[in-house]
Amino acid sequence: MLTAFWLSIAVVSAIPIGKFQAVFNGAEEKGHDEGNFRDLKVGELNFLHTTDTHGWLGSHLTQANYGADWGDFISFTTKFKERRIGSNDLLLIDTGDKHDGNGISDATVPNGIRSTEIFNEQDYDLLTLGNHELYTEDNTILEYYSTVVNDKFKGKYVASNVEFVTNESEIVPFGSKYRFFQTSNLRYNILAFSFLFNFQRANSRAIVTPAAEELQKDWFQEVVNSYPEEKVDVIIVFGHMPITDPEEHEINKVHAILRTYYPNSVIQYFGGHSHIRDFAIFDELSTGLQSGRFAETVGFLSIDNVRSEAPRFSRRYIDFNKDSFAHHSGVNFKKDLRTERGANVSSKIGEIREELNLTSVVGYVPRSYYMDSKPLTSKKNIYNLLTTNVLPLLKSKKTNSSKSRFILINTGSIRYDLYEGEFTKDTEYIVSPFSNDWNFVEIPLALAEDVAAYLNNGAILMTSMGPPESRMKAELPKRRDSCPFIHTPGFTKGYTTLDDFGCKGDDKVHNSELYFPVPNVVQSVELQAGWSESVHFVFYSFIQPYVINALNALNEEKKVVTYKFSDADCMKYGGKSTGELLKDYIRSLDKS
Ligand SMILES: Nc1ccn([C@@H]2O[C@H](COP(=O)(O)O)[C@@H](O)[C@H]2O)c(=O)n1
Ligand SMILES: [Zn+2]
Ligand SMILES: [Zn+2]
Repeated sequence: MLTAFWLSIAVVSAIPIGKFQAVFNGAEEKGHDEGNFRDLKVGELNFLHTTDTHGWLGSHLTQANYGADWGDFISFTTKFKERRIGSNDLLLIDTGDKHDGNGISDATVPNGIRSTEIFNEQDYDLLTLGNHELYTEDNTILEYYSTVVNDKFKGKYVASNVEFVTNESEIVPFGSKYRFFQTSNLRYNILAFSFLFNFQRANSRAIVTPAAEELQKDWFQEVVNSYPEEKVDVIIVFGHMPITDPEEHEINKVHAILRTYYPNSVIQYFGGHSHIRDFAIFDELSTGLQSGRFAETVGFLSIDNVRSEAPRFSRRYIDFNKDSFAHHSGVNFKKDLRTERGANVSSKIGEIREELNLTSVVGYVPRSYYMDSKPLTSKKNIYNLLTTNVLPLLKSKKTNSSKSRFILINTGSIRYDLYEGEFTKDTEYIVSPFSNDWNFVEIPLALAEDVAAYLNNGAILMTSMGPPESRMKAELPKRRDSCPFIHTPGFTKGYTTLDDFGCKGDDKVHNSELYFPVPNVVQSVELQAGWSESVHFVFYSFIQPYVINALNALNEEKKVVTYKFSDADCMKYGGKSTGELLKDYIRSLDKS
């Protein structure tokens, strides 16, 4: 029954730019630019959106472009509402992923205990979870008890396709299944849903149902019956799901289903997970916004003519800094941005940094290392640094064999560039936050030497191994090449985003960055003189399923061994995490 229904749904894929030009013509071009700012076009219904903050609540201390903290963000939203929104409406939305990426979240036990307090100071109208709230039981339990059932967010925490398993093993929704409400000024009737992408690595305290399957359930039919098209002005679908999804098309499947019940409603999407700035046109009445990562961006979206047949959409990606915040909120001076509540949150962040010792200096990074703005072969590429100088420092806690060794990591385990300057306790979490265990398998060299190439083969879908942006593999180089490459003396480097409205979405014109594709995995190889036929193949436990698959696939082709590889062949290797090894390496530079 389900399958038959499924086959009948036409999957709407990403709309080519220009398809709806008649409707959207000029949507981004109007509006006055001041300096190299591009202004926001405030409309009747306005949104500010964050996503994938990953603990970055204390600003980017080494990057002025993203130099505002969570307190400044709170001041901004307050002032923006007061000075720019007037009798229109503003909704504040977050789409999850709040752990793994910064000391403020990751240096505490349990992870996120202090960052959650700070994050929840923002007055979100709609919020939800990402996959990083579901990797560990601790994260899931914290999210549920600190945020989902928090009175402050009553009804506002929405998770349409995720369930929580209580201490008593009861299965309950991870928040509201949906939210129906009226905006405070223009009284728009809003029906909101939230979907997490089909994440199947959740711990035992959570269950994720694929969005399209969830929409076949009775509760959704009941919602449709209670809130038919005539009773709804705008449907909001916000969730931890990319708005451009060239591989799975999950959001397009959701859109196709919703359109069968709501053919004439405005449907506005807010997405996340792939860490990019993005804006997509779904049809004449529907667009999607995605607001980057790591508190580098506040996404802005407005809809005018909301109740007409030709609503007008406008979007901007606001750099997360006080200049941008002051400019767009319309205060005269940067100092006028501060509110008492925002300032209190900023000082609380300062106290947490102190308590967690995040600014204590471990060493000095002599020059910057980049994930994708330098090629892999460059000495300025971080993966090159890791495979050449850092991973070889790994010492096993379980074996002291002198066998040849391969150490393979997924590139997605590295989360940020490493900047020249002080290497602090925070830097370790920023670059490599995961405490993934090292495992190993003893295998013939003839298999080991082909695993990386197999895992990096473009024909194989390995979407969860590379950095989040690289999930857009085919799209990204096109996107970055399609907008003019800006190189103006005096401008700082930053985003030049191409989206379905064009190249002018960023609130500030920046000098463009180069982009070089990143493979799924990289490795260091140590072949001993007089090497024997069998080697130690070391990898993160997180990627064990992919390594086993690769070994079996390669062996099928090469017929090197007569058995199938399984988890039972993998053993604990032990040793320090990549972040700790990097710290040791940087420390050793001071001594040399
Ligand atoms: N233990 C882990 C967990 C995750 N990763 C990497 O992070 C990616 C997911 O990050 P998002 O912010 O996009 O949700 C995942 O695909 C892995 O690349 C990891 O390396 N180790
Ligand atoms: Zn994320
Ligand atoms: Zn995610």
